[in-house]
Amino acid sequence: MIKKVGFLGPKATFTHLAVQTFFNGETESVAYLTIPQSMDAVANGEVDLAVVPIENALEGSVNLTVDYLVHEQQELSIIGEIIVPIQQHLMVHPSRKDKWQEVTRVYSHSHAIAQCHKFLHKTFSNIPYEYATSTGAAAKYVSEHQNENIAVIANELAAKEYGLSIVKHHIHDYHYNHTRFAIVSKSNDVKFTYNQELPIKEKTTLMVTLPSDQSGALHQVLSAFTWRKLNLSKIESRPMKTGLGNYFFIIDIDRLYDEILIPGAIAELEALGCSVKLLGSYQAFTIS
Ligand SMILES: O=C(O)C(=O)Cc1ccccc1
Repeated sequence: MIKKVGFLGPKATFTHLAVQTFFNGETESVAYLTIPQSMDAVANGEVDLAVVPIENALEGSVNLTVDYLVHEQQELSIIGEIIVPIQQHLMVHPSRKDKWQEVTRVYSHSHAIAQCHKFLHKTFSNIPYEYATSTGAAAKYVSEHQNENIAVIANELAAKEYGLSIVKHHIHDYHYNHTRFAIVSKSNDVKFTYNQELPIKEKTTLMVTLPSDQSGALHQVLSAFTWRKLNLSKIESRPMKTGLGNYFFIIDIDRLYDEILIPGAIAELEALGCSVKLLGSYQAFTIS
């Protein structure tokens, strides 16, 4: 059966590129204006899955995605991950190709701008940067507003799709610029088909809230994983949004949920007074 996959649109965003590269012909992709809208579409059954950016190698977590998953769409789980290389290019409307240094604004997604800060600082020190809902949305806007003197940061597909001219290639500040995209769904056993032969890792993601004001609580949490030899590939704190100083932790373990070790660690954390939620146990695929 054809699966419907929601993504941060419009056409030719990095998320769209991830969807197109990863899934095979048995999926139909549906564009949404924002990341939360694509997740809501999964929750209300418009689409079977959504692909959402969750972390970038240069800029860190996509907080909007993590927070929406944790605070607003609690019935969704992570059922897969796609790791995609990101190449940022500077582009303008073709009519401004020869005078691109004279642009008066740079427009893109906040993460794309952050990935190119050094370049922007050197090349355009005195013009404002403006955030769009996605790199694709910024490219589309510029293609439709020839009279505005704006440069866009986006990918090659966006330049083609919206007829823009790339005036500087590879403007991201560091060569290794990958983004992790999470595949989210309402049920853990939604099956999807994908292009084969991608390197695979296995992961489990937990959300852990510590008991308040207990000294050494984080140390005890970590030891529940350590003595079981559960390797953590990430631990990050995010605000609970209930007051300054209140945090939860997102913890990635580099193995699938099993019958013994991870349930044992969770039971130990709960005995310490933590609350624990399984956000997903899934395979992570790397695209080169
Ligand atoms: O705006 C896009 O194209 C997205 O898909 C979000 C994003 C932005 C920058 C890097 C990776 C993903």
